[in-house]
Amino acid sequence: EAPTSDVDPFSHEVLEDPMPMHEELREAGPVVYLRRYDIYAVARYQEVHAALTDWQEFPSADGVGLSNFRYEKPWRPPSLLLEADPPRHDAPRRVLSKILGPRALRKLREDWFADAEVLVDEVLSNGPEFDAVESLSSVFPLRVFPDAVGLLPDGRENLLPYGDHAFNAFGPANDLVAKGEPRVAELAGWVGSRCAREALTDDGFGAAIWAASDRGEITPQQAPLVVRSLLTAGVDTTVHGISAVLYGLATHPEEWQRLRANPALARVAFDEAVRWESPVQTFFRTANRDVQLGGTTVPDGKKVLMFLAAANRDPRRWEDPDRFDLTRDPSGHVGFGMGIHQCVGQHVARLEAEAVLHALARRVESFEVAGATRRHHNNTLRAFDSLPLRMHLA
Ligand code: HEM
Ligand SMILES: CC(C)Cc1ccc(C(=O)O)cc1
Repeated sequence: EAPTSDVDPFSHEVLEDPMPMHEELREAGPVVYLRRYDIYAVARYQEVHAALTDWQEFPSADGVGLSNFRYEKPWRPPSLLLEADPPRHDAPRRVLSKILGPRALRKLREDWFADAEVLVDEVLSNGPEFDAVESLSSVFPLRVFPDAVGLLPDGRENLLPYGDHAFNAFGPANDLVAKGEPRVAELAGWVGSRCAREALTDDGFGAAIWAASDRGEITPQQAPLVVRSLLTAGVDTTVHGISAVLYGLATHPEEWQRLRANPALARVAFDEAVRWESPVQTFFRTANRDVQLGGTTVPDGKKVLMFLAAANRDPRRWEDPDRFDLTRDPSGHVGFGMGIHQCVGQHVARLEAEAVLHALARRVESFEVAGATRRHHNNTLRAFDSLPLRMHLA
């Protein structure tokens, strides 16, 4: 029988510092029954990888949160990618893969690198000390991504709170979800209205999705929901991903020197940060029959909670896992997921981080944390509310 734990992965104590719980779950066994939620947890790399890649036994259509769509009404119409399995998942995925693929982003690279230079110059002109969340990681994505999608200028301040609630909603109906409830209708209404063809410019990711529906690759009914996927998944994740890589570099000055000497390391630095911090900490699958996992039978209909962050620091898979190390090869990390649902926006995220790091590498000789950091609690995301940094200019 699987070992049992009474831990609450979504408590404020755990969200403040999840590492001790990760260690406890990894050591308890390959699969641990969490009594509080009647779910099965996997925290070792091997079992997380297995659950992620075995979409037939562990599908997504019953929801990738605690809520089981077999029995509960989703808070919003299910995503055609995230909350769909093959064959329904296939066409929307194919459409987004092309639009967000590395080749498609080549024309954005020059613009985003220039935008990052402008922002970094602005920030550094205000002095060597600033809050990286307020001045950089929550600013750059919102400067470049809504324009890349083709959003009109008004209302963009709704994107972060909408995403924050969507990521809280993958967890239990706790105080974090309750905090977002009052604005859900307004935020979801605004996001929904931005997915309409007439609300999008004719040259962004949104227009490309609608053009795919003109070609019959997806239907016109599906097009707005595919746009919604970008608005839900594409903002908060990159904000917290950029915070994560700045935190890793600020606390490992020798790695910053390595990056300055070879700016091409910016991409490795971002993937190592996604492994080390795991901005997306957890989400679920649902067993669609009595399924064997790590020597345990997960009964049909039960939720499996995958601890990506714990897998990304599993000593069974990584040497010196707690060290942020740019000489390591971080490929194979599960911070972007794995398998057929692996993050389709990962190249967008990498390009945003690369642009910011390149702009900093040219101007900043060294930097460090300049005061108390403050975590932002979310049922799914690992994030900062405040990350004060002190820069020493080149
Ligand atoms: C640091 C930034 C990011 C992280 C850590 C991240 C993480 C993830 C993870 C773990 C998954 C897998 C979900 C699953 O298996 O159920 C995923 C899927 C997805 N991501 Fe990302 N993501 C990031 C940025 C983005 C961006 C910028 C976009 C859009 C431009 C995006 C769009 C998506 C979409 C649409 C899916 C669903 C793919 C599918 O189900 O086929 N993500 N992401
Ligand atoms: C880590 C994932 C749960 C992030 C995510 C959120 C939302 C969507 C969507 O399609 O709405 C896709 C991916």
